Parts: sequence; structure tokens; C-alpha cells
Amino acid sequence: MYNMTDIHITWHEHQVARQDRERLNGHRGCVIWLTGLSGSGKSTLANVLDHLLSQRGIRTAVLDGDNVRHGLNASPNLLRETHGATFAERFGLGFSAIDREENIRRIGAVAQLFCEAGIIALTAFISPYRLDRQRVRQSLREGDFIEVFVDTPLAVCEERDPKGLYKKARAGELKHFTGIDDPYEAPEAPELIVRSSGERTPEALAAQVIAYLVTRGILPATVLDARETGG
Ligand SMILES: Nc1ncnc2c1ncn2[C@@H]1O[C@H](COP(=O)(O)OS(=O)(=O)O)[C@@H](OP(=O)(O)O)[C@H]1O
Ligand SMILES: Nc1ncnc2c1ncn2[C@@H]1O[C@H](COP(=O)(O)OP(=O)(O)O)[C@@H](O)[C@H]1O
Repeated sequence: MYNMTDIHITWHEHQVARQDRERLNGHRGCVIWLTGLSGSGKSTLANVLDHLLSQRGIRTAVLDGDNVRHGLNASPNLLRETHGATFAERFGLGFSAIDREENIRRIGAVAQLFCEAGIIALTAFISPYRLDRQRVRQSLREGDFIEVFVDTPLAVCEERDPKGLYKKARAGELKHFTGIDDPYEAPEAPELIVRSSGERTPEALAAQVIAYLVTRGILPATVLDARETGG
């Protein structure tokens, strides 16, 4: 085991403080952590939020499961082509519990960087394990982690099945698929629960999240005026 003294790295404070960046931006930074089953509507909600907030001059960044798994957290089969088999086996991330844990740890660290830069990080990962989400929460400052449970029933996600993955999982062609033969641990005390089934459009869910951010003082109330006037 290493300790920080052995590896000679030291934490540096930055010259521009987070508060300075937030003052420039006109809003606080935070991490909006969307969690839910595959097909629950995480990416859709993250993208609608990104769009609505950007239109109102709010600085945001989206980190999305499928996309991040093409780069920073590439899967072994993607890495094998460019980096060879050994590298891919050592550093590629699949869907075992330990790989999901590392996936979430890295995303948590990236989201923290955005947050400290005064940006609203919108993350859309299944993040099925409570402990992994809890660790991200604990790595951030009090109040920076806003857990949003995209609570869509498995039957609805399976009916949507936009990528055909549930069908494959049911047929036994895809193992360890969340909700089928791998666990999903629903949040016990999320900051917010949004339900994307029924008549609730992604825009309605985004409005629920934005209203919450205003009540928490993360966004200025003027964001609501802009929404109501369509400006
Ligand atoms: N075994 C298994 N289980 C769940 N999901 C799988 C699996 N294999 C591939 N996929 C695809 O990967 C997307 C989920 O990636 P995440 O990084 O969000 O997963 S996790 O948070 O590490 O659990 C997920 O995307 P979303 O549908 O957007 O959630 C799937 O398209
Ligand atoms: N609020 C909603 N109401 C109805 N359908 C939705 C809603 N949000 C997302 N969808 C649809 O559900 C499917 C899965 O959405 P997606 O955002 O890709 O989920 P996830 O990122 O959680 O896998 C897509 O076909 C999307 O159009």
C-alpha cells in the first residue's frame, strides 16, 4: 500500500477560488447525479436540463454513461484495438461490480472538478450501488451532491428498450444486465425523485429539477422567470 508521503504528491490550492468563479457565472456549482435503470430516461433528462439551462446562461456539462465508456472509461473491447490485450484487460471497464465501482469513482472525480469550477455537472449513469453513490457524495462538499432518482419501473424500461439490450438480457445473450440478472439499489433518501413514466415529459421533469435548484439557492430565481416567459 502507498501513502501520500511515499508518492510525493502535494495538494495545491488554486489562485482563482471557487467563489470567484461562481460569482462570475452567477450561480453555484453542483453535481446533479441522475441514477436509474437503463432506459429510465437519465440521458434524456440530462440533455433537456443541459439545453434549458444553457439557454438561460447557466454553465453546465453532461457526463453520460454510454459516452464516457467510449473514452475515459472505455470498455476492454474498445481499448483492445488501440492499446492491446494486456492494457485492455488491466484498465478497461466492463459491468462487473468492481468495474462499475471504478466507473463511478472516476466519474465522481471528474464531476467534482466541474463542480469546483463553478459548473453544474449533470451525470447520467445507472450507478446501481448505494455505496458507490454514497462515496461520491462524501467526496464532495456538503450540499454539492444532488441525487436524483429517475424512478421508472423496470416494466416501462423494458417496454422502451431503445437499444434492444433488455431483449438480449432476457434471451441470456447479455449477462449481468442491471434489473434482469444484476442488482439495482434504489436510493433511500435522494434529494429528488422524478418519474418518467405516464404523461410526464422530459421537459416537465427538468422543470421539477430546476425548481429544486432554485429553492436550494444554487440557481437564481430569475431562471424561473425566463422559463415562464419562454425567454
Ligand atoms: N450489463 C449491463 N448492465 C447495464 N447496462 C449495460 C450493460 N451492458 C451494456 N450496458 C450499456 O451501458 C450503459 C450503462 O453504463 P453506466 O456506465 O451508466 O453503468 S454503471 O453506472 O457503471 O452501472 C447502459 O446505458 P443506459 O441505457 O443509457 O443506462 C447500457 O446501454
Ligand atoms: N419522460 C419520458 N417520457 C417518455 N419517454 C421517455 C422519457 N424520457 C425518456 N424517454 C424515452 O425512454 C428511452 C430511454 O431514455 P434514455 O434517456 O436513453 O434512458 P437512459 O439514459 O436512462 O438509458 C428513450 O427512447 C427516450 O426517448
